[in-house]
Amino acid sequence: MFRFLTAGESHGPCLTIVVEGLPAGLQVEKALVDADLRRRQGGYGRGGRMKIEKDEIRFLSGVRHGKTLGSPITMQIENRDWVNWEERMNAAPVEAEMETVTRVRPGHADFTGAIKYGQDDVRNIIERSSSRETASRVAIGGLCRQFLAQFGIEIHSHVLSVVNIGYEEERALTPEGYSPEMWEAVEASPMRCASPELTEKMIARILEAKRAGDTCGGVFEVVAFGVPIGLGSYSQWDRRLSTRIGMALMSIPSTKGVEIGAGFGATRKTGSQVHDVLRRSSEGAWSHLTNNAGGIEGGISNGEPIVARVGVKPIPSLAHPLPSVDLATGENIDQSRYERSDVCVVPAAGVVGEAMLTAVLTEAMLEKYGGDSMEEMLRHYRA
Ligand SMILES: Cc1cc2nc3c(=O)[nH]c(=O)nc-3n(C[C@H](O)[C@H](O)[C@H](O)COP(=O)(O)O)c2cc1C
Ligand SMILES: C=C(O[C@@H]1CC(C(=O)O)=C[C@@H](OP(=O)(O)O)[C@H]1O)C(=O)O
Repeated sequence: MFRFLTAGESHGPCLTIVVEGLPAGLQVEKALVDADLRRRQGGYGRGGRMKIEKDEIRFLSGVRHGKTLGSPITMQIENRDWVNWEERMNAAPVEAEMETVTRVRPGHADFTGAIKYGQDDVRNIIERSSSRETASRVAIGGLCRQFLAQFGIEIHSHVLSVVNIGYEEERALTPEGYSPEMWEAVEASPMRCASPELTEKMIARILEAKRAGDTCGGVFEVVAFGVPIGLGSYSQWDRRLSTRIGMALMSIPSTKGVEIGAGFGATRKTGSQVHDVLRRSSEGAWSHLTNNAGGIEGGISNGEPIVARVGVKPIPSLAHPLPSVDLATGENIDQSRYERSDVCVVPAAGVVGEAMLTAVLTEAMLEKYGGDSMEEMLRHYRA
């Protein structure tokens, strides 16, 4: 069984990640995981914290001489900001009086978390609800990406829109809609958007929001190529690949919607315009003329690229804060608290989306082909 857990507060000493179930003998490079962590830290619109952090993993268990052992893998990511929070975030009681946070930010977990956990100091909520945690997910994704590469599976993401700036034409979901050059352009764009014109416009829109003390959301797309036919199942609701991808992507903080393939767009068309015609080549290879299903039919991968789009709401911490309530006094107030913040994280959320998709596909591949060592699993896969 493949599973993982993450732990750590945003301003605690470190993030800790435990991954279990990857087969023994998988070659894993720390540098490749670190490269993904760097990609998550980037993107135009990120705030001051990203200038402090230089995320990299340290393996604490489960890997020896560059290969997995089949035992639980533990990774650690240092929080460089910890030195500035050592007293405020100490596990031991401290003498000094600490500032308490009581003016909750609309849209964050401040209000719901404080009520649920019965906390007077919202700091106790902010620390774990912070998307600092998504660095851990990307570290997991960095391992899973190396596992999936053994089976020729590749995962990418790109930004489709920020607020009202985005592609006007519907993009083709078939493999022809994507190319190595397109992904190179995405990686070179500070918005992780293949179009230089849109990149420029998105940056201008974020700058405009920032100047107004406001924030931006948007939509990213995540795509997996090379996924074999037959992952997932319709046999139970929770075995559907679409269910599992939907849950994984919805778990990214700020996500408000997930579409698979043509998604809601398909509802505005009729069946003859939507369903993907199946073809078989003389060599016996299966293909579909279109990919409106986003690579999944009946909860099972159909061999086409898996395509999902994710809607990310605007960041809740506003430099010009919205009205709110002070939990200490119960008074309605004109402005909630402002906490140092990102202005737009759609590109970073895309990298987190890649990680979540790699985790789901890793679990589904292990389920179908199984194996305690890579050698055994590759044997099953080739057979
Ligand atoms: C990579 C990333 C960075 C984020 N940075 C911030 C931030 O700096 N300030 C903020 O208020 N929210 C930030 N968020 C969003 C909050 O974490 C998120 O809105 C919060 O967890 C509540 O979202 P939910 O209602 O979707 O769970 C970020 C989200 C992501 C994915
Ligand atoms: C630390 C990260 O994102 C953080 C996510 C976040 C939030 O509220 O979600 C708030 C900010 O934290 P801080 O107040 O320390 O600057 C972001 O920087 C990260 O992505 O690594």
